[in-house]
Amino acid sequence: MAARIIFNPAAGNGKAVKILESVKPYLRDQDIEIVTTKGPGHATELAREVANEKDLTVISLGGDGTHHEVINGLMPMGKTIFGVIPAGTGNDFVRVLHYPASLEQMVHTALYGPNRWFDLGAIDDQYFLTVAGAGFDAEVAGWANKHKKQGNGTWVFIRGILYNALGYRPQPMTVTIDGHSTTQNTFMIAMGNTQYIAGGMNICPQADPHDGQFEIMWVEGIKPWQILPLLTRVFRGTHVKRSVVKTFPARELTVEGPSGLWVHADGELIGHLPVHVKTIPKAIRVHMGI
Ligand SMILES: Nc1ncnc2c1ncn2[C@@H]1O[C@H](COP(=O)(O)OP(=O)(O)OP(=O)(O)O)[C@@H](O)[C@H]1O
Repeated sequence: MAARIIFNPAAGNGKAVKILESVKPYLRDQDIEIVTTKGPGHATELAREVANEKDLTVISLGGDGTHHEVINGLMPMGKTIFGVIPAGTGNDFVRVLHYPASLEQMVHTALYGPNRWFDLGAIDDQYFLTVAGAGFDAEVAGWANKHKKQGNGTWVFIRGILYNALGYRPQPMTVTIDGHSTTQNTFMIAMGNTQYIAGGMNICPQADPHDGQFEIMWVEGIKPWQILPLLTRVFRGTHVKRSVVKTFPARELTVEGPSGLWVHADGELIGHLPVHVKTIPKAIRVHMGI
């Protein structure tokens, strides 16, 4: 077998089903197996079944939540090569892969493009590809996951931001790096392995999945009326120039705060504060465009 495609029929609010049908003609006469997830968590099992097959390509056909589940089945072996066919709501991981726009060429690149080692983030035994965070972004991630059936793309996240902005109260958080702790009232904190979140928001503009560290983006406890002006800058990544935003690199950190606060990774709610977060340099090979 040259590749296993792990297909989530629920991704993208039904879009994934149509994308698979469009992709099938490009897979003819190739030694490629397509397996379908049956529910949350199944993509991890389907990935784990083949995680020891050296140089096998494993494609996640779904959204960032599916990619998250697949890499959690492939790690920590690092033997397979990962690729994606984006079919989700946010599709933030694929933005850093430089895939061609045409579906046929994208599929070819996902299967046979040059591969490059990517860092991953890890929170306890959970790995993530893109961004993890706590505070307002985790609130919006939870809201968006419940409301994705009501819309696709960035719009569902913008609605989530608007809906949650008025009622959200900043919380004290403490970040500890190399034994040094800093506490501030916090709107949100994001730990970026890659740049994008919520369907194209450039939340961690300096994040680079090949440099062995995160870009941390920490926003102090802003007022509700300050949220929208900041949000309008996030698409271009210029929010980091505002005085309420701190950014800095880190390989490993602990984030503490009120224990009821959710933490998300790749847009999936994975637990509550406190968390210990670290980079796993060169964790997985990924097929990329040029
Ligand atoms: N067969 C299935 N039926 C229902 N849900 C499933 C099935 N297989 C996987 N899932 C769940 O579907 C959820 C949504 O998938 P995914 O996150 O890939 O798509 P999305 O939310 O539309 O996109 P994105 O994460 O890019 O915004 C995941 O949490 C996953 O656990």
